[in-house]
Amino acid sequence: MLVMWCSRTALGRLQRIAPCTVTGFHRAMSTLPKVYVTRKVPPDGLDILRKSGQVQFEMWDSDDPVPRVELLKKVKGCEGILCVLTEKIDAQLLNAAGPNLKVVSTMSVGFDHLSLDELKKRGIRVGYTPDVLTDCVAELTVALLLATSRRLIEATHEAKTGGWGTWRTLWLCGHELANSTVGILGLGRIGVAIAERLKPFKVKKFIYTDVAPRPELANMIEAEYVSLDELAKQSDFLAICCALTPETHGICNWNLFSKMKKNAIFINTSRGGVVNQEDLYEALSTGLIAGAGLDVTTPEPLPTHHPLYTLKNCVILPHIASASYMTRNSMSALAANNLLAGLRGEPMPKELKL
Ligand SMILES: O=C(O)[C@H](O)CO
Repeated sequence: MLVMWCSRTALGRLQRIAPCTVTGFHRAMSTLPKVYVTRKVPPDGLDILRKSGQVQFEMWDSDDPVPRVELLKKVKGCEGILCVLTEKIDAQLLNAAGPNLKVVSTMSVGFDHLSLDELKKRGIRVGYTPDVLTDCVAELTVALLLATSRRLIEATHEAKTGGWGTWRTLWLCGHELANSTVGILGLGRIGVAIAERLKPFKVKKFIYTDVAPRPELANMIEAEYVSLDELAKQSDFLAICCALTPETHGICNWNLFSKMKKNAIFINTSRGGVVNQEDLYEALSTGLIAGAGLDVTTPEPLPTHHPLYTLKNCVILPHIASASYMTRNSMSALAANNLLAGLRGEPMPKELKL
């Protein structure tokens, strides 16, 4: 049994869209844990919450983020929050929610929007959505790598705008994967999945760096552990796959770019915060490296006047690595199941160890 109240931004006011009329509703409802869902989540997750009969939930029924002021009001007294990566779950929000809050479930594999210390201090459990998006993110990373290295966006633009003259010997030449060295910064499930997809392109060697060697994963793709310096020096293609943490914040900076090869292609599908964008702009505009493909930036959305957009050798996507219908539905289902399990006091399918 549940009730859903949805907030519609366009109307600017709350609307009750699905009142439950089951007998005994009010009595039963009062005992169900209150949950706030911060965004219109894909149908699979929504169905799970609806059919569970375990929670009364209210959802911000919009594709745009709930305004912070509204969010702070809405979480008051909640036992659970299902959020996405645009919501900062910090001390202010946790204080606003109050002592009933038991579970935060984020529909994302990344958790840099969550203040883990604050959550831990309050004994709040955290669910997240690894694994279900690995294939989709790896696929997009490969697509972005090829689009960047083979200059596909530039090429279609030339074709459409009359730049396509006669066949020319070096026009729109790029860099190929065959016989290349591919570096991975932060080897996890996604890094392995990217390497597995790139291998058939006849990559010569995979190298990686991380806080420590990860032999069990590295063996799957025969990748060699190297220092960050060596990763920069040896990689023809460098894929950034690490989580954004205080240690990785701005790790891709001038120091790194200046050690990279002139033909190197830099690809980031992790978080914008790992990159110093001013340094990347310098590296790209001065030909220090050959190109960059970014699915993530700081901020998001990246303002349309940002200098990176002026560079032909920079391909920018609007954070779509996990954007397939199947994956987004799986993410929402996992987020819903994490939330419900956490509220029952059971192990979550995917719980972040704090
Ligand atoms: O953290 C995540 O889940 C991705 O960045 C979006 O799917």
